[in-house]
Amino acid sequence: MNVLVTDPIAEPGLDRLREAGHDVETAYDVEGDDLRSAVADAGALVVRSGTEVGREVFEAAPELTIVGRAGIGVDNIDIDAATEHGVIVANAPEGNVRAAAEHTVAMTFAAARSIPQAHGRLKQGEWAKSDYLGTELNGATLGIVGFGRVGQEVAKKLDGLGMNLVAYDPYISEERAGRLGAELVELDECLAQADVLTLHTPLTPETEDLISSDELDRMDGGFLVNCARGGVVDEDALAAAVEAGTLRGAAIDVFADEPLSPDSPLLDVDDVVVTPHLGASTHAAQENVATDIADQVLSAFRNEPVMNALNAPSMDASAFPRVRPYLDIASTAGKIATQLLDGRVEGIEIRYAGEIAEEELDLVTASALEGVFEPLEWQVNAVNAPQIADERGIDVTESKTRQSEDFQSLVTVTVKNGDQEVGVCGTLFAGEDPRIVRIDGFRVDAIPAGHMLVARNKDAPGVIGFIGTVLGDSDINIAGMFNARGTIGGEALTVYNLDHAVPEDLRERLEADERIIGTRYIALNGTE
Ligand SMILES: NC(=O)c1ccc[n+]([C@@H]2O[C@H](COP(=O)([O-])OP(=O)(O)OC[C@H]3O[C@@H](n4cnc5c(N)ncnc54)[C@H](O)[C@@H]3O)[C@@H](O)[C@H]2O)c1
Ligand SMILES: O=C(O)[C@H](O)COP(=O)(O)O
Repeated sequence: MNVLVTDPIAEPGLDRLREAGHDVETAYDVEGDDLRSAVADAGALVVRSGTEVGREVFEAAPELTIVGRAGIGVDNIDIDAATEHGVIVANAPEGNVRAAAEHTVAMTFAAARSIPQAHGRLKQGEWAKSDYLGTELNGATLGIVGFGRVGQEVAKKLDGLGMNLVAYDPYISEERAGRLGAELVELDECLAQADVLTLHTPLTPETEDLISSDELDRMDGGFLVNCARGGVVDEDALAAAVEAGTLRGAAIDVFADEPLSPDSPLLDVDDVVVTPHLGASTHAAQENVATDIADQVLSAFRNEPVMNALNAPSMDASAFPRVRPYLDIASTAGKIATQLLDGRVEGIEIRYAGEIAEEELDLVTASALEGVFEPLEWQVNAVNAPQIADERGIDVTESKTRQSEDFQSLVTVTVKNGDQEVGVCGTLFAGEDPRIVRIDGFRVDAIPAGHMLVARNKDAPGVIGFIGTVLGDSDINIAGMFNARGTIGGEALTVYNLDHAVPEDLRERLEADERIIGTRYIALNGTE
């Protein structure tokens, strides 16, 4: 597969991809048409924050399976567009947390002790000792906005330096904050108490301009540190607040537009310390995120769960071997069910029974949906299948029960509309042989692979012989067959595993016989 890398990634990550046999192309600073043409044959795109991955990129990338973000923030990636195009977006949320927290601590000191300003003047030969009287962090209050991985790591480090901690994060519990010695407060309270306010939220519509002039006014002469995302702070308001002395200073690593324009008002204010988005720039962090994302790209290429996928179901790697065979079973059951339903699919029910019900099954459900939608020729995969169901108003329900009549584990996919309902059940025999064991209420035993013909017929002498003769006349060999019937002389259902595809005219010939109620040809995995 081709992997396109458009921001600098540490070599060990690239090596891991190459060693797995993939072609890695690096093309830094590409955008617009250049990016679209570079990505045209890429199976994976690996980026940091420097590449804008918008909808037009997905439209230009028919082979793309995954966009891997070697780092945390994914605000540069249009995740909705990725999902619509069936592309996984994954990040590496752990590997640079310590680096980001350390940089935050460094920036806090830089602002509180005016280190860059004093350094600059001394380098120019000026001994400006009496101009700098710093703020001691010991005993001061740190306000943390966004108490996730980085926020918590910063809390640990600055708690160790004797700061009092308050935190604002509407999505975490008081107990979690308390365990790290922080008091969870509302934003207003956090602003009022903070001698140093440090930001650690993602950039989302909710956090954009979260800190603007009103909020800065409430800070009462403290410092603001932003090593999260630029758009969280209104930069004009920040520059004005520091200029006016409402804030004593600020230390900023991230900007609404990067690279920062030389015209930014932040550069004109002496008490604003800036670094060019260096939070994650340590050797250790870069190696961590590069190898983490390479592993996830490899998982995506192998069709395995992608650990930090943001728009696709994932699962614990240790559980995957137990669940893996059911992905195919669910997809096949879905494919068969949808082709036996007359009219449009309005509802889908996926039922898990027996041991399988104890597993994490989002991935299997997505696979069942993919199977249902595939014959309808929608551009579908397990990434976008749940969204497609939602957009088309198809009601999806999932249920689990530990009870399973005759099988260790059973997956049933039922598709329905106002007129009809068709359920198909699959299982694993001896833990490894997939089987379809029920179709539309008939007990069967069919191998779910290759060319299948499902015939509904009257239970009458000679029907099976007739179907065999018609297939034989067209040189279509029957590899396996299972006939199931309800009552004697009632309706029967026969499943054939065949060596070749069944042409339309052959089905017409079969259906012309009054004993045949209907036939469906279904091509499953392994057909040529
Ligand atoms: N400067 C750098 O190089 C650098 C390095 C690493 C991370 N980052 C950035 O730091 C930020 C935090 O990363 P993380 O790994 O801690 O993320 P995280 O997801 O672990 O934590 C983010 C926290 O923000 C909280 N949050 C969300 N919306 C909020 C709101 N409206 N108000 C308050 N809190 C809110 C969430 O509940 C969560 O606890 C991200 O923006 C990331 O991109 C920057
Ligand atoms: O979100 C992140 O991981 C950091 O902001 C680092 O971004 P970078 O990889 O572009 O340095």
